[in-house]
Amino acid sequence: MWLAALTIVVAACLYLYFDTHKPKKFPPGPKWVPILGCANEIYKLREKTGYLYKAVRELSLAHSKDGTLLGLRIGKDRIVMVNSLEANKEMLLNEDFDGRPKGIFYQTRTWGKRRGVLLTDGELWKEQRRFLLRHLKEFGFGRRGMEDIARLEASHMVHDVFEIVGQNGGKSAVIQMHNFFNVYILNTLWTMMAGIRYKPCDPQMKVLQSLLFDLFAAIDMVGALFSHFPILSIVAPTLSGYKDFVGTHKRIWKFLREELERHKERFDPSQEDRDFMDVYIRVLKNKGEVDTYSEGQLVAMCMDMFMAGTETTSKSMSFCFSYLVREEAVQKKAQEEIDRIVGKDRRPSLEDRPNMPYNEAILHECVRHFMGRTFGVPHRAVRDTWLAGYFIPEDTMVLSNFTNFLMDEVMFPDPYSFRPERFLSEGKLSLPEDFFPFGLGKHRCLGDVLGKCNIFIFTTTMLQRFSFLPVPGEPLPSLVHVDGATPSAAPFTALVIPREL
Ligand code: HEM
Repeated sequence: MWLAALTIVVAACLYLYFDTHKPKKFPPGPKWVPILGCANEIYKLREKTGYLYKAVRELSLAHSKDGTLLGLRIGKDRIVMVNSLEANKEMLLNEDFDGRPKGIFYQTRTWGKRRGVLLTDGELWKEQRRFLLRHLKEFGFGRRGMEDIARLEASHMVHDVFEIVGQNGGKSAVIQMHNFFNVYILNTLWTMMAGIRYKPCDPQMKVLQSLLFDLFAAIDMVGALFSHFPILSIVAPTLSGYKDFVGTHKRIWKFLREELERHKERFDPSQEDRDFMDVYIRVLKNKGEVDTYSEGQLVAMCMDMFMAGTETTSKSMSFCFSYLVREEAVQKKAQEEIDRIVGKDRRPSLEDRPNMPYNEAILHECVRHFMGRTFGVPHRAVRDTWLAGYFIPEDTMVLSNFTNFLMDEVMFPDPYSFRPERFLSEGKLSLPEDFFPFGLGKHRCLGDVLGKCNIFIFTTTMLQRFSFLPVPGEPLPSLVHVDGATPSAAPFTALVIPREL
């Protein structure tokens, strides 16, 4: 009896002792305490600074001599923050880092199995990414049809703004801008995926928006409390966020499943496919659920496209407009170029892009402001490997710290100001070689063409028709952004005035 107790105590002590040991040559970082790792330190710094990226910066300054990498452990998860530009290029282009994290968090979001395209790896990811890209093209993705969809949405947006202005006496209106673009961006994607567009006031759109809001509120780029400490999902499901996480995912699952059922009911094999869901249903009808193809996978892909494609674009745009309201001179230059190249009798199109370097530069500056305040999608080392001279054990989560290079003072002087000119040289667009806000390598963003198309069309169409000014008597839009899984511009309003054309 005594011997058994002693053995348990010794085993526990040994476990706790080894639990604080870092692998040899692991990137520098704070000390690990048993079970927690350095969770407490990160949590406190995040509370103090208000932002995850600031907490990472403070820890990097304190622990990492050259600042290249920062090695952390939160609960069971080893996490490496990749700070420098060179190390990021090395990491993103090395197949040893082509994994996505595994574990309860990544399985629960797709109903117990790893599915989808955003947070998967291996054969499933390769095959489904290829399939998605190939077939979305049939519905315009990366082609002319994509532009038509974006232009249609932009004209709905203009119409809706005129309506608000009309209700307000016809001269101007004060409009909440920070989430104004969400609906229209969502529509461009959902049109291709499921052939559906919603009006902003549509109850289904409201459901979808609130679902996406909850989805993002429940996570951040390094996971959630229950993913680092899985035991909490059983002993403290509410406190650890597990219950809400499951609840939100059940609701989105239901929403997408219902749409899938409607598609299946009206599916006619003799008719041409109308959207991506139809294509996928055809494959399932012809072959059944084989290999990586299943209804669950289709639903997971739809969810991933929402997560990866909507917030990124609409939040980039809200950063853009928060700056445009502050910087009237930038807005005027953009409008001058639009008036000169597009005029007033037609709407901007993608063909105008090469002739509109200033507006094109605005698009890149707005993506820089968005990605420059966040981390990339997490990667995972698929085997023991090395990065920037440090040892990275298999299954370590590895995260690109985009803030470090997109907000770097040397690459982008005065980085927090909005200066499209930084992307221009002798009046032409000139992007730095090392500017990759959409990532690099095999996991590079698959929606960058759509993202850029939407931002260009939406921004130029809005600026062609309206000016966005500070609301008299109210403070300018704040430059202090809101932290989260993806960063948001702080809520702001603009005085929107139709332009005399
Ligand atoms: C301003 C807009 C956008 C930005 C800044 C952006 C940025 C990124 C970044 C940095 C990654 C991670 C790359 C990596 O893991 O190494 C990514 C991945 C991804 N993005 Fe985007 N994105 C945008 C728009 C979109 C859109 C519109 C879609 C969908 C149509 C989309 C779909 C995806 C998907 C599916 C992935 C995962 C790719 C993979 O793992 O193979 N993104 N994006």
